[in-house]
Amino acid sequence: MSCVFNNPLPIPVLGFCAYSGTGKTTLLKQLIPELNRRGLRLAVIKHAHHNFDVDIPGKDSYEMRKAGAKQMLVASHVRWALMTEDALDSDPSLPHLLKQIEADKVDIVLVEGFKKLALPKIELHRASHGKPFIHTHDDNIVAIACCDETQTPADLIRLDLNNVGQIADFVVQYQQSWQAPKVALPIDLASAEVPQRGQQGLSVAQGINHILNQVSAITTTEMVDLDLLDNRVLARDCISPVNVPQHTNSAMDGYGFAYSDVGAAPLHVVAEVLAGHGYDKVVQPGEAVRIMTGAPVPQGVDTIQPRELCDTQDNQVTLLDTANIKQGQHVRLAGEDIAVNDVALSKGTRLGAAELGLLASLGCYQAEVVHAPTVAVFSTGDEVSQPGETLKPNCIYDSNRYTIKAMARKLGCNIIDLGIIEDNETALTAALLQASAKADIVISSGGVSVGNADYIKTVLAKIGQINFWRINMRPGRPLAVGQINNSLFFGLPGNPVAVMVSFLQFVQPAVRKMAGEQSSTGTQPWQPHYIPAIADEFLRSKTGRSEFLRGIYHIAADGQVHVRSTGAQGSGMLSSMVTGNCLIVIGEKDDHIAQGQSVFIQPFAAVL
Ligand SMILES: Nc1nc2c(c(=O)[nH]1)N[C@H]1C(S)=C(S)[C@@H](COP(=O)(O)OP(=O)(O)OC[C@H]3O[C@@H](n4cnc5c(N)ncnc54)[C@H](O)[C@@H]3O)O[C@H]1N2
Ligand code: MOO
Repeated sequence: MSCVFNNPLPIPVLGFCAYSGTGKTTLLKQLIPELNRRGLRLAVIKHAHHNFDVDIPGKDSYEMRKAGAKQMLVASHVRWALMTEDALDSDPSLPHLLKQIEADKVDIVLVEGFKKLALPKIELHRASHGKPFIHTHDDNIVAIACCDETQTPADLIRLDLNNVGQIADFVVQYQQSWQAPKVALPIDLASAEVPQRGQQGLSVAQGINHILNQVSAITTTEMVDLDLLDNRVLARDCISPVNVPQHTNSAMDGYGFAYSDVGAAPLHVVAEVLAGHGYDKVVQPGEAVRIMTGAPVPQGVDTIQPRELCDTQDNQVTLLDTANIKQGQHVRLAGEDIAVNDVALSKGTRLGAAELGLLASLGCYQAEVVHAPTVAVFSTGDEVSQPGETLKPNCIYDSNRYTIKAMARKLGCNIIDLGIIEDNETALTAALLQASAKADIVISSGGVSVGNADYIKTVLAKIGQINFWRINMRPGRPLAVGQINNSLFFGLPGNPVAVMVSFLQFVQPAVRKMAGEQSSTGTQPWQPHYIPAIADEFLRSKTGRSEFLRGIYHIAADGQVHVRSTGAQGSGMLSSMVTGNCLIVIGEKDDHIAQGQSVFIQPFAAVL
């Protein structure tokens, strides 16, 4: 049986396995020069069973290590070696050893030993040796190198153990055709299966896809003034009416001249060109202009030298540091940012600070944007009370309406607040019908789980087509999604953290699609974006469901993003969303993330 192996490198790792005495090392010693001749740069890792040493007693490095240095790195201009005292009880970890390889310096790692690991291997077999096959119980054998008399299965690539050139050709071909395994995202919209009719639980990806299939983008548009465009979505491509910058100009305060004059005698300064002004003559050989940042570059000038690298006396300028002057330096060409008639911003772009600045730089005073979605929000439940009022016994304040409204506003929605609707069929029916007449999306929280005593399910069944789902996730297991008249309805679970997590996963992509957002990232514009982080602690989950832990990420001293959980993860504990700055997303396949392992996070920044 083989043990799990994950290659941490962006290059292939190929093992050579055989029973001892088959001639592994002899083959590798012949193979390495053959591979070098074929242009392959190699790293080799060899597993040694005994207490080996590579250093020599009496050498400084040996003595310092023996004196107690846990790691000893000895280096010269031709090679360096790192020796680490590990004293492990078991085999060293191959992924850990692989991480020591400089993957940009080699094309493939050949591994001798580590027979039990599930890494791709060439089996070496010598019939005369009388040992059993390895491929019969190891699925990771990619080829067998053996002698004439050996019988091998037809589907296994057969190589001649005595033909090193042939084995080298195989290794080269393996290296060239190797592709790094695709990163497995915890929630992958592209590979989610279509749910079966009557399927009990849906994966998060199935739920998102199902919702997105029901959503179409709003088609009505309006012209909006520049100052009110923040967070709106462009309804059509914005074509640039001008070149940006409009004219070729200087990026520095300094002197402008023709590059061919570099190294000539001091140049005669014929004019000063200020931003907003011009010099309408042609600068002649031997001449220069004093020029300010943003000022138009006159004809005859193709290079600018900053004033601190010039020496001026009267009307003469001497260029300093001439060896480092490059033709065209510090000249911003007309249209180098955006050329006239270029698509400056594409349809479906959500406008933010940078986009507004860009529109302004084109001279656009208005833009045509999609009508913002209107979201109606209400809460239900006998125990739910209005903040500001005295809290009755056994009641709680309504927090969900406020988190939902805030998240929807951040996504640029208009809000209709329907308040807390009492558990009364007539009141609920009237409120929902009224909301659906005005809103594109209606969102409630609470009352979607099993065994609930309120009226929401009865009412929804009468006035809409609503599916009550169980999503394989935590928090946020119950979720109701459907239509009331022409509005999309979301019944989010009551628990305050579940509300926020469900909103982020399901409501957010629906709102974005409805608002007309389009992404330039290709076929799956709604795929959640993840950032890999290193787990600073053991994180528990359960296979078969996606876990959304509240986490705190930071950039650690090693320059990498690290994450830890906020602590207690109860789905009623809103403080975890306040303390946290991200969700740690553990997919359905994992039941835990070990300390030090990589895990994906979704930072809150964009929506909370
Ligand atoms: N037998 C089962 N019980 C529960 C299940 C289940 O599968 N079987 N699922 C649990 C999960 S998971 C969740 S989440 C909740 C969701 O239930 P509901 O959506 O029906 O929500 P409620 O029962 O109405 O409320 C749950 C919880 O949230 C509080 N809440 C409700 N509204 C608000 C609000 N506007 N602001 C703040 N807090 C609110 C409410 O007081 C409850 O504590 O069901 C589990 N049970
Ligand atoms: O959705 Mo519930 O909050 O998972 O417990």
